[in-house]
Amino acid sequence: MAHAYDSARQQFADWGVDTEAALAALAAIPISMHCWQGDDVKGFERKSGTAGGGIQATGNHPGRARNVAELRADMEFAYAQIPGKHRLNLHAFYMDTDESPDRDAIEYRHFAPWVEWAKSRGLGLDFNPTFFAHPKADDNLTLSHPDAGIRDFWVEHGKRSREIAAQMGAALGSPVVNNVWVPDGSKDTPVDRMAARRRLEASLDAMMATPLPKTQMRDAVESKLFGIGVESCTVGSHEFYLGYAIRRGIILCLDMGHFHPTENVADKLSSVALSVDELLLHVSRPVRWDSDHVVLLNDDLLAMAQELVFADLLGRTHIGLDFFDATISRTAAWVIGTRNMQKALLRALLLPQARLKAAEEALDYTTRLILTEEAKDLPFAAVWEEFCARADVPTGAALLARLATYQTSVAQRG
Ligand SMILES: C[C@H](O)[C@H](O)[C@@H](O)C(=O)CO
Ligand SMILES: [Mn+2]
Repeated sequence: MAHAYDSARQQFADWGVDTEAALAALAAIPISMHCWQGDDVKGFERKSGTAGGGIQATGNHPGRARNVAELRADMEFAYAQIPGKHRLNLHAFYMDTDESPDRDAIEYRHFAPWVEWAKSRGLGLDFNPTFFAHPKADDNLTLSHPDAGIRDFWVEHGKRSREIAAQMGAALGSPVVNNVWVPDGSKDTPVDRMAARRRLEASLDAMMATPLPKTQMRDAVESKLFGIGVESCTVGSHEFYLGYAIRRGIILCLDMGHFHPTENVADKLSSVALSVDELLLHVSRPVRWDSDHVVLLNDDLLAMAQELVFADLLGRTHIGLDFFDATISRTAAWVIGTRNMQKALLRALLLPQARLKAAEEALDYTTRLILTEEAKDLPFAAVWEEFCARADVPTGAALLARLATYQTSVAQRG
C-alpha cells in the first residue's frame, strides 16, 4: 500500500499538488457528527413522541440507540472508524439526567455528563435548542407563535440553550456552535407572513439579547424551504435568516436539504460568505425533498467541498452533518456519511487549484476543461487509503467486516 501512495504522491506532484499538504489540511478539519442519527431523532426526554415539525426518520432497522449509554457506545464505535479528531453535535432533548426538566427549565448540569464524555474522548461539542417534539410545538409554531406565552416559553428554552452552550465551550476550551432551527410554518397559504416574521425576529432578538463570549459559543440560524405539514410557508426562510444573520453578525447555517431540489447549494457559499463572517453547513442529501438521506460521494458533495477549499472558506465554515436513515445500520450511516465528507474534502484539496484558477483567469476554458476532466483520473483512493492507514482506521473489506460485526452486536436491542 505504501507503494501505491508513493506512486500517487508522485503523480499528484507532477500536477503541482503536494499530497502531504493535503493530508495535513484534511487532518485539521473537524466534522460535527450529529447525535440524532443514532436514535432516529427521538431524544431521551421520555416525554416526546415523534419528532414532528416536518422531520421524520423512516425505517425500522434493528439497533436503534434507546438511551444515552447506547448512543455513546455507538458513537464511540463510529468515531473509531473515522480518521481524525471530530465533534459531536448534540440536541437539547438528548439531556443526560434522571430529572425531567421541561425545555424552559434545562440547565448545564443536565448535560454535564456529555461534556465529561466529550472531554475524555478529545471531542468538541456543538449544540442545538430543540424546538420540536413537544406539545408547545404542536401547532408547528414556536418562536413565531401568535400566543405570547408560547413564544416566551421557547425564548426561555433558547436562552438556556445559549448559556449551556457557552458553559460547554468554556469547559472544553473550544467554542460551541449553538444552532437555531424552528419548524414554524403554515400548511396552507397564510395571509400575514409579515406578522409571523416580525414575531420570529423579535423572539430571536430576545433570545440572543445577552452577548456571550465568542470564545465559548457562537450563534447560528438555519433556514428551510418547507416541511411536511408546513408546505405553504416557512417563517424562517433563507431570505429571512440571510438578512438576520447579516444584521446581527451571527453564523448562517445552510442545510443542503433546505432548498429547491435543483438549487446548487455549493454555489451559495461564495455569495453569502461576502456578507457573513462564518458559515455552518448541514451536510445532507435531499431525495426529491428534505429526506435527509446519508450523504454520498456524489457531485453535490464534491462541489460543496471544492467551494470550501477553492474559496478559502474552511477557516470560517463549521461542517456539520444532518441525515438520519433508519433503514440501514445507524452506526454505518454515521461512518459512511462522515467519511464521504472527508473524501470529498480530500479530493478538493488534491485538485490542481492554482492551475485551474490561472486557466480561468486567462479565459482559457479549454485548458480548464482538460484539467478538470483529466484530474478525475488521478489516484485519489491511494491518498485516502494512506490517510486511513496513518490514523489506523480500516477501509474496504476490513471496514465492511467491522461495521457488520458491530451491527450484529446491537441488533438484539428491543
Ligand atoms: C434535528 C435537526 O435540528 C434538524 O434536522 C434541522 O437541522 C433540520 O434540518 C430540519 O429540517
Ligand atoms: Mn439541518
